[in-house]
Amino acid sequence: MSDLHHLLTFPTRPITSDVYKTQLNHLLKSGIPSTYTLEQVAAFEQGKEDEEDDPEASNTTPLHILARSLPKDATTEELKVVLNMMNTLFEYGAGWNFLDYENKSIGDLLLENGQGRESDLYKRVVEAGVSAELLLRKVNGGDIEFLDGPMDVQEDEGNVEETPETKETVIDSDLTASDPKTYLSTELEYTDGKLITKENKDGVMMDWEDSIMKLAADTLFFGATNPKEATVLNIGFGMGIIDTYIQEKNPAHHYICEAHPDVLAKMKQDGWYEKPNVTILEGKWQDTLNKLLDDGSVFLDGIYYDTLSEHYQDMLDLYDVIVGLIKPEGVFSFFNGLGADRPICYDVYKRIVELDVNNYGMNCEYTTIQIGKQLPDWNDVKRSYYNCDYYYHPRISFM
Ligand SMILES: C[S@@+](CC[C@H](N)C(=O)[O-])C[C@H]1O[C@@H](n2cnc3c(N)ncnc32)[C@H](O)[C@@H]1O
Repeated sequence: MSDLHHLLTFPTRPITSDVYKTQLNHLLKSGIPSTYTLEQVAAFEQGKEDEEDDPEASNTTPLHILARSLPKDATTEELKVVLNMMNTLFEYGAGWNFLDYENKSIGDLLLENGQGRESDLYKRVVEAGVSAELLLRKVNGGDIEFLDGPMDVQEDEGNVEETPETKETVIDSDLTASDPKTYLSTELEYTDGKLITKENKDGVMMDWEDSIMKLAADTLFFGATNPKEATVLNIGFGMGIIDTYIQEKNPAHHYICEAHPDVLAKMKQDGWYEKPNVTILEGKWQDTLNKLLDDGSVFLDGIYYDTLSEHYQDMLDLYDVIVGLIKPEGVFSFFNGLGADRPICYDVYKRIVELDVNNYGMNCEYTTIQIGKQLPDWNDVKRSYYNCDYYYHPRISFM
């Protein structure tokens, strides 16, 4: 076991600055970058750091060891020391979202060890994640670089980047939902309480989201003095859950933007084209909303966004359109599955959305709702797209 590994397992109590921070600094200054995985640290100490990476090695980092070994009964004073140790590791460039040999992130381990989402240690990892994501965007000249899957290892840079998708996060490259073009030409199937791709059984929409859609429909009318005089837009029809809730409010005008031919056919079959207050915008929002914007006559009280196989970069593009379409008192909301594969990523993206909409003079307020009991067992779909038992519902409006 390396000296660093030993130190991070908290062999002596109480944890004091003298014992830990000083020694940690000393060890790191002697030349072991904390971005090294533990296997690499061990190799370094044995003078083998130039040898080829072991393909079997996990990405267990010193921060994982620290989070995994954290005593559940740590006192406030001890936690302050641990926070300092984390600061030191981050200063030396530690990554926030590596997955260890048990497929766990630092955030997962902290939560397991009693450090809740409001704890200083967990919040420190969130802060590191937000900084890393924003820095990465800067480095990429403003573009967000997405890899093929969440937590994929970017081996040449020794870093890991999360790929938040707006809905189904792609982990298997063969998921139909991973690519908008493929998705839009894939046959869909409405089954009991689900909309899935026919061949691959990728989940497009599921009725466990019903209560989220009800809440979202209410949110869209938040700024309107009279719902019956309001004009709202929903992007992505899916199973029409939110649109059904919107119709219950009988708004003056209800736009629905939908791109998939099978979904449009279902909308026709179910009479959505005949509803007097509904206008269907057929096609991708990237095409149809710009026309609406150019038209210059539509101003919206509420906009909801819930598509599939799009990335956070698409949401950034959408913000540009939204500010042109929404009334000053209007509200924007979206299905918030950004990074919902894992609590730590979900929290990082919660914050990133806040920062991004601030740039447009908008504010994002979240309501946290518990959804654990609603979550399905995911047996009939290829992969779960939501793994947190709570949901951050966003309400975005001008400040
Ligand atoms: C998850 S479903 C929406 C579910 C909906 N919120 C509900 O309550 O049932 C996503 C929908 O967005 C549609 N979609 C995907 N990409 C789109 C795009 N670029 N523009 C418009 N619609 C899109 C999909 O075809 C699908 O019907």
